[in-house]
Amino acid sequence: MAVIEFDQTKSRDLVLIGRVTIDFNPNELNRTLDRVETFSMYLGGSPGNMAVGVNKLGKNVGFIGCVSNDQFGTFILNYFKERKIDISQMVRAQHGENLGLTFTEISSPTDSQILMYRNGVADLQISPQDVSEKYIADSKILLVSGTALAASPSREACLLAVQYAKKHGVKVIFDIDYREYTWKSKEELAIYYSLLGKMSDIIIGSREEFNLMENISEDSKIADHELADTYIAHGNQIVIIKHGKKGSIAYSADKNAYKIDSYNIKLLKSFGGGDAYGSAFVYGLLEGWSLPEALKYATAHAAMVVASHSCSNAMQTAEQIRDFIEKHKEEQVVTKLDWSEKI
Ligand SMILES: Nc1ncnc2c1ncn2[C@@H]1O[C@H](COP(=O)(O)OP(=O)(O)OP(=O)(O)O)[C@@H](O)[C@H]1O
Ligand SMILES: O=C(O)C[C@@H](O)[C@H](O)C(=O)CO
Repeated sequence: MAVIEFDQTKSRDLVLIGRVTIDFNPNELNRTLDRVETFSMYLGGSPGNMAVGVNKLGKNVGFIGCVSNDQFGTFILNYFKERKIDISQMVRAQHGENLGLTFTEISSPTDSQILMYRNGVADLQISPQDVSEKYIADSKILLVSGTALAASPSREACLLAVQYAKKHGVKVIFDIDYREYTWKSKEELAIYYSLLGKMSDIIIGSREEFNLMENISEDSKIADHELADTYIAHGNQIVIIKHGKKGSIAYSADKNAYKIDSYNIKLLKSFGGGDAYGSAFVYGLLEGWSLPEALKYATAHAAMVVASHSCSNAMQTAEQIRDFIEKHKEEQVVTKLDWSEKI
């Protein structure tokens, strides 16, 4: 049974608002960044990666965002254009703001880190004037990246996009997507995260991100299912709480809870899994699948991308994910939990 019903009269499957940036991933592995000699350049930024992921899965995707008015911005626009991701709602920064750059470090077979250059970034310049009511109204899903709430005018652009979505029956996914470099204070962040979390239909985030949203400490006794209860009471239909290697839990408003484990693969880098997970999950929802089926695709896609060198270029087709699941069919990755069970 489909978990979420979409308005099938809407022509676009997904519109995302947030950052598209560039990742420079090291070609020399298992060493710290100071010892790397060469990097490969890829499109990056969590919502940018997800746009690529959902497009690769055959869905109709548009992006609302701001890129630099230079060759890096051109790289992004061309990358999207070549894949038919709609760039009609993308603008160029007017005052010399830079594209966000991320240098990544793959320091060992189990550890990787990201180093972000985000001073004066173009993506936070997207403004309410750049958000078209008609464009949002024509989409089945609006996905908002939490990092886009970090500063004005991007913050107001997101809030306006969500208002339009709610007015026109567009489902809102809030990907908390915390990136520490961008925020001024934890108090400010909690205000905007919780505001969005009360307006969305689906929330996806790590337990650390939920703690930030609730402004509670890491050793808080509040259990995952209590967080899910809170956000379901505010109208969310699905709440997904990720626990890194321990897996994740998905709670639905009809009081079902599922534990999602990871597939066994040889990890290459630890970032990008969340974007692949999100892309395949959105695909499953759009296909009208049950929650466990969508979650199985999500975790398989995540495994495939964390085993690859890039995030965006490594996004997979539905057939490739199906083959992966078939090859790993002895691994049971989605199990039903009691509502208050812990992982
Ligand atoms: N070592 C691993 N092996 C297999 N799958 C993994 C591994 N690490 C992560 N994943 C998959 O990637 C998913 C997302 O990872 P994680 O919880 O790190 O998300 P995230 O922090 O949002 O990632 P991102 O770096 O994309 O923002 C996990 O739920 C899991 O399915
Ligand atoms: O999300 C970012 O801005 C950095 C990414 O580009 C990087 O690929 C990553 O962390 C994926 O989520």
